[in-house]
Parts: sequence; structure tokens; C-alpha cells
Amino acid sequence: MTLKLNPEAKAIYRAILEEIKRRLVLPGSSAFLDEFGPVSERDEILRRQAYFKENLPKIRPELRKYLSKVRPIKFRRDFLHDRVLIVDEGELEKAENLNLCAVSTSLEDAEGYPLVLSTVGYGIDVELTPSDIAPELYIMPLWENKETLQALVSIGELTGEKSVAKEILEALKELEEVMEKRRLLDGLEELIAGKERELNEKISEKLEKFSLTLSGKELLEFLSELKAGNYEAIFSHFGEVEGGILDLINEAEEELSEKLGVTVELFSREDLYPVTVPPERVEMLREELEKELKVELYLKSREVLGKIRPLLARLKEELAGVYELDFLRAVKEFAEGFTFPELWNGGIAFINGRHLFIENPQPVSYVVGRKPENFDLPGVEKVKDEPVVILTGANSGGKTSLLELITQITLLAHMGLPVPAEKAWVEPLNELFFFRRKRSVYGAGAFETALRSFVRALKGEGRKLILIDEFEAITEPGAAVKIIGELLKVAYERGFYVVIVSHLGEDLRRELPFARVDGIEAKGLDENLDLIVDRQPKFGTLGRSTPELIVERLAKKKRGREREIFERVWRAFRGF
Ligand SMILES: Nc1ncnc2c1ncn2[C@@H]1O[C@H](COP(=O)(O)OP(=O)(O)OP(=O)(O)O)[C@@H](O)[C@H]1O
Repeated sequence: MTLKLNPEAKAIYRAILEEIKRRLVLPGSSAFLDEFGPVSERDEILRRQAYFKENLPKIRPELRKYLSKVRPIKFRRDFLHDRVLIVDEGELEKAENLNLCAVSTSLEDAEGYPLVLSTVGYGIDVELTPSDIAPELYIMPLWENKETLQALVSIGELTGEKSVAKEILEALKELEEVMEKRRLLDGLEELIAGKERELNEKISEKLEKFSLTLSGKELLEFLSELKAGNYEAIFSHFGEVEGGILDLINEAEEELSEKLGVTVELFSREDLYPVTVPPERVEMLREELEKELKVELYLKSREVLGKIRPLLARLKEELAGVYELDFLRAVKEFAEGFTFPELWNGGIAFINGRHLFIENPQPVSYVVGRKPENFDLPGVEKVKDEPVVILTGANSGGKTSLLELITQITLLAHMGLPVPAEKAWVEPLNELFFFRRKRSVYGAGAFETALRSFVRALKGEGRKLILIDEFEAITEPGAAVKIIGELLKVAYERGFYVVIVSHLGEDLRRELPFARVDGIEAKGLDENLDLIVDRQPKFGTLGRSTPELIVERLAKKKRGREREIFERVWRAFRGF
């Protein structure tokens, strides 16, 4: 059963969730958090505590870096248009039902498919299984997510649970060659254009050199050959250059052939300079390469899949486990320095609680209900297991913040999480109410609404903690004492726990002998004449609003006539 929350308690719960959520690095992990909503059952809370106690210590901070690299690996069923499967009449229906590629019983239908697979010896031999017919559907997602696999390996090293990703990565290495070719194929035009540019540069260099050499002694020779009409010699001279250019072209084509793994003949030999590549040749080369690569990739994928197939189930588990690790890591970071509360039957108590949303808060200890043993604090002897407490004290003393802290600790305890305190005792409850002070809302409407919510909180059975911030702000003090007095009596009779912030402590104390009155007080002024507030409430002591400190502050801050008047008032406080 869930712990019931009124809207303002729920808002604090949401703020806590947000604090944990913003520490998650994977979007998929927040689903885990949803499993940890606050519950009332002691056993369930204990079960969760045990889970965290067992798992949080295993979480290492370096995990974050690797978790953030993990992406879900999705194996999708797809219909592959690049292959046909030739089967026997009797297998036709089964093969079609696989719905992985075109299926036929006749080899004639294989025309135009780069990949022809067959169970009856008409192509590459296969069995009627998805891993035989379309191994790429398993292998490609793995190849594309190598970074995720790498991260899983590192995570496994950190958690001490070895990942199967290591073996998978090892097996995937066999695909590197074919993948490199695929990469080249993607950039085929640029590759060829680059070669073409390089080639033309080399040729033009050669031609330049040629004209230079001709300008020397050879020029004279050339002229004399010309005079003698010896054309053969002249052509052979030019032929040398032509041969040189053809060598360069062959060399470039050989380089390409080696890179691409097929024999390439691309450059036209008609006009030797500048060398060009007819676009239709590039297209033909691309088609040929594509076809070859399809077959090669298919065969390699099948081979690799044969090796890693038994590891895939475990890989899926590891990938799912990553979200849990992320969740645990976020909780650990959030709950740094927190403690698991002891579950008991005496209400709520904690030592050195730290407000979640105040930076460097002064730790505060508090008890509503039974006082735990070794709850040793100054003034604590005045605590007598009171389930109803009136919290009084200086303006901006931290009363609202204390109610928030009680709410935070109660909520976290019911989520099974550790709480921001040195020690804590929490009774599993059925309902938690937090009523904030409604600032500047006056009038019968607001008053009626607030009254109705309180009464709703008081009706019904169960274990409840009710936190109320300054109810009197929306009605007159006289009426407030009567109303609060009666409502708190009802709460007391029903065994509910209540903390109510009020400036009417004196009057309420008279009205409610069973209630404890605590006070937060200012201790003095600091060097900037700001109030020094001790956030730790004094148990059983009415909190004075310490007006003399305000007077002292003004007396020291003001000048001239004003100062004289303040000093006179201050003297009145000090009794001279
Ligand atoms: N334990 C604490 N440590 C440090 N700062 C605190 C602590 N508790 C409260 N404060 C700060 O003191 C200021 C006043 O707190 P809060 O509003 O809770 O006081 P309050 O007593 O409810 O005031 P008011 O009488 O105006 O309702 C806030 O800025 C809050 O951040």
C-alpha cells in the first residue's frame, strides 16, 4: 500500500524525485525510480533497505563515465530486399512466414538479386533460420554500437561482473576489413576524384619536365631530326612521354584496385591529359563493389554470428542491468552521507538532519513521538514522548524549513532510501500531510478551504503525521487558538503525530497540556549586525521572537536622533 500524501507533501516528493532524476545519465533509468514510491508496509520498506544496503556499496563513482556511453542496442526484424531465398515447395510457407526476404521455389526468380540463398543447393546454402538468412540483422546493430559494447566491458571491470561484450568485440574484429571497404564505397566518388586530381598533377609535372629537357641540347637534336625528315625518331621521343603517362595511370589504378579489392579500370586512355573518368565507369564499379560487399558482409556476418550467438541473451541482460546501475549510482550520489532509518513504532526522530535544499544547512535534531534511547541533546530531558508539538520562534528562524526536513526524512524513509541525518527513527505511516502557510491569502474562502483540509486529514483511521505551518495567519489569533486547540485534541485522541508552527505557543500550551512547545531562537548579532539564529529548536521551551536583538541591531545601525531613540528603547530592555 502506498503512503498517502496530500498535494503539498506530494510536491516535496516530486522535488526529491527530481533531485535523484537529474543525477541519472540514461533516460531509460527513471523507470526504476518509479518502483520506489513511498509505501506503508514495514516489510516492503525493509526489503528495499536490504536491496540498497546490498547494492549501493558496489557502485563506484567512475561508473558514470561509462554509463553515459551506453545506448540501447535494438535488434530489429526487417525485410531485406537484397536477397532471395530459393526453397523446396514443402518449405515455401515456412520460409515466407519468416518474412525476412523474397522467397521462391524457382531459380529463375533469382535474377537481379546480389545475394541468392537456398536450402536446396541453388545458391549459398542456408537453413531456414533468421540467423542463417539475415545474420546482418544481428551483427549490424552490434557493429554500430561498438562504443556501447566497449562501455559494457569497462562497466564489467568496475563491478567485477565480467561482460560478454569483450568476446563479442573480439569476434566483430573479423568484420573490420569488409567494413573498411564499405566505408570506401560510401566515399567512392571522392576517392576517385582525388586520384584523378593526383594523377593529373603528376602528369602535368611530367609534361613540364619534358618541355624543360627539350629546351636544352635535345631541342637542337629535335630540330636536326626535323630537318632530316626523321619523323620516327621524333615520335619515339613523344612516345616515351606517352608511355610514362600510361605507367602513371596504371599505377593509380593498381592502387585503387588494392584498396577496393577488385580490379579497377577507370581512366580513359584516349585523351592522355587531362586524364578523366567517365561517370558510367564509376557507376559500374560501384555496382560491382556493392554486389561483392553484400556477399562478403553476409558471409562474414554469418560466421561471426555463429560464434557470438550464445552470448546475446546475456548481453541483453547486461544492457537492462545498466539502467539499474545508473539508478543505483544516482541514488548513491544523492544519498552521500545519509543513513538508513530504523523502523519502529514511536513516531519520527532524527539526529543532525540536513535539509535537502538548503546549502550547507545547520544540522537539526528533532523528535515527534517517543524519544529514542541515546537521543542525547541539550534540553532533551524535557521531551516526554509527545506526539503533538507546537513549534514557535523567531521570524525566519527555520520553522518552515524544519517541517520540510521532517517531510523529506519521512518520505525518503518510506521509499526505503537512506535519509539525510546521522541517525533516524521512523514509524511506517499510512498518511503524511503537509500544510504550508498560505501567505497573504485572507478572507473566508481561504479559511474555509484550509479548515476543510485539516478536518479531512483528521478523519479516518491509520497512522498519520500532520505538519501545519502557521494556520493562524488566515484567521484572527483568538479564534485560531480555539480552532487549533480543538483540532489538536482530536489528533491527540486518535494517536496521530502533529507538528504545528504557531506564534500562539503561550495560549496553546495552556489549552493543550499534552503538547510540547519547542522554540527556535536567535542567539545574538554577528559582526554585520545580522541575527545569529540557532536553527536547533529548544525542546519544551517557548521560542521568543527576541525583539531586543532587533532593537539592538537598529540602535547600532542608525544615526542621529533615530539612534538616540533606539538606544533608549534598548536600555529599557537591559533594565537601566
Ligand atoms: N537548518 C538551517 N540551516 C541553514 N539555514 C536555514 C536552516 N533552516 C532555515 N534556514 C534558512 O533560514 C531562512 C528562513 O527559514 P524559514 O522560512 O524556514 O523560517 P521560518 O521560521 O519559517 O520563517 P517565518 O517566520 O518567516 O515563517 C531560509 O532562508 C532558510 O534557508
